[in-house]
Amino acid sequence: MAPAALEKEDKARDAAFNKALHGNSAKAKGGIAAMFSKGADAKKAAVDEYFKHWDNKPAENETAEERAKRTAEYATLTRHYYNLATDLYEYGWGQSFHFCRFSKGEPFYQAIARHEHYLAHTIGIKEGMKVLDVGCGVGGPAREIAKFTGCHVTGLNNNDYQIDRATHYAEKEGLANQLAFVKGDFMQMSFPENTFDAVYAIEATVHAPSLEGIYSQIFRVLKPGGVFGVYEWLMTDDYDNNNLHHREIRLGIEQGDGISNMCKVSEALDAMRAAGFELLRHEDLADRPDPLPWYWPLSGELRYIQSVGDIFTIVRMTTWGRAIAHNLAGLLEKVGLAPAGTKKTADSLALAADCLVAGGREHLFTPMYLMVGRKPSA
Ligand SMILES: CC(C)=CCC[C@@H](C)[C@H]1CC[C@H]2C3=C(CC[C@]12C)[C@@]1(C)CC[C@H](O)C[C@@H]1CC3
Repeated sequence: MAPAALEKEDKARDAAFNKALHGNSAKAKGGIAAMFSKGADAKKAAVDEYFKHWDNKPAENETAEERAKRTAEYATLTRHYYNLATDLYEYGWGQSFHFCRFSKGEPFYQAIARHEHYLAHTIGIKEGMKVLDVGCGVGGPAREIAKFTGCHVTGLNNNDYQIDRATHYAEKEGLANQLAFVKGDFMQMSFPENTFDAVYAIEATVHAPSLEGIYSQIFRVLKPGGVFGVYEWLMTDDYDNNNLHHREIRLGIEQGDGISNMCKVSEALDAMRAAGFELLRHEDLADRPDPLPWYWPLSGELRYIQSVGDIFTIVRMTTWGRAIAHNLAGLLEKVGLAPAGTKKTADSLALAADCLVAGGREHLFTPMYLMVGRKPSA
C-alpha cells in the first residue's frame, strides 16, 4: 500500500523530530509513563511551534488573516498538537480519541466502542473489506472496527508518534494482519484512486484546512459505489461569528484541540456534495434525546456516572480532577521531573474542555455530525 505523498525530506525531518521528542516512549505502557520520557529541547520546540499560533491572540481581536495563516499551516500545527497532547489524551480518555453518545447503565468504554460499531454498521463495513481510517490517532477505533467486522483497516496519520503507538498496540493485541498504519498528509493522499471499499473518519477531518479538499481526496480513493461515513466536528447553524461569546468558545475549542479553522454545518454539507458524494444521510447525533449529554465526562457532573468502574476514569476528566493533575504536573516541571511545557499543554486542554462543554450546552458546537455519502457507481 503506497503511503500518502509527503516529500522524502519532510518524512526524514519528522522522523528525526519524533525520535528527539519521544525516544522509545511509544512502547511505554500508558500516557503517564510516556509523558515523563520526552526530550526536553524537542518538547520546548513543539510547545513554541504550537503556541505561537495562539498566544496573545484573543477572540476580540481575531482577524480573517490570522485564521487564514493558521489554516495555511494546518499540517505542522496539527502534528505538533498531537506531539503534545497524545499522552494526556491516553491518560485521561483512553485510546479512542473521540466523543460518543451515552445511554443509561452503559459504562464509558462500552459507549465509546458502541459509537465506533454504529459508524461501521451504518456504512456497511463487512468481513474482508479494505477500509481506510482517515486520521486514525493511536488506532483505538481501527482495532475495534477490525475486531467487530473482520475487515482490514489502513490508518492514515501525519504524526509519527501516534503511528508508532498504533502499530505497537496492534502488535500487542495480535491484530497486525488486519491493520496497517501509514504516515501521510490527508490532503495529498497517494493511495491509487478506487482503492478502498469503505472510508470512515472519526472526529479527525476537522483538522483539514478545507473540508471540500479532504472529502475530495476521500472520494478519489474510494471505489465506485463505496461509502464514506464521518463524525464531523462543526459549529452548528446557531453559531454567530459576530458574537464575541460564540467566538471565544470556537477559539477555545480550536486552540485546545489543534484545529486551524472550524466550519459550520451548512459548509460541511456543501463540501460533501461539492466533492461528488451522493449524500445518503446527515444528522446531528448530539440532537438525539439521549439521557446523558455527550459532554458530560468533561462537565464534572458525577451524578451521570453509570458504573463503579467508571469512577476512576471520569474523576480525572472533571474540573477538579484536571486541576489536581495539572498542578502536580506544574510542580514536577518546576523540579525538573517533567519536561517544560507539560502544564501549559494541560491547561490548554482544560480550556478546550470548558469550551467544548459550553459549546455543547449552548448548542453552538457538535462533535458528532454524522454524514454518510456514496461515490456514484459510474
Ligand atoms: C481533537 C479532536 C478532533 C478530537 C479529540 C476529542 C477528545 C478525545 C478530546 C477533546 C478534549 C480532550 C481532553 C482530554 C482527553 C481527550 C479529549 C476529551 C483530557 C480529559 C485529558 C486529561 C487532561 O488532564 C484533561 C483533558 C481535557 C480535554
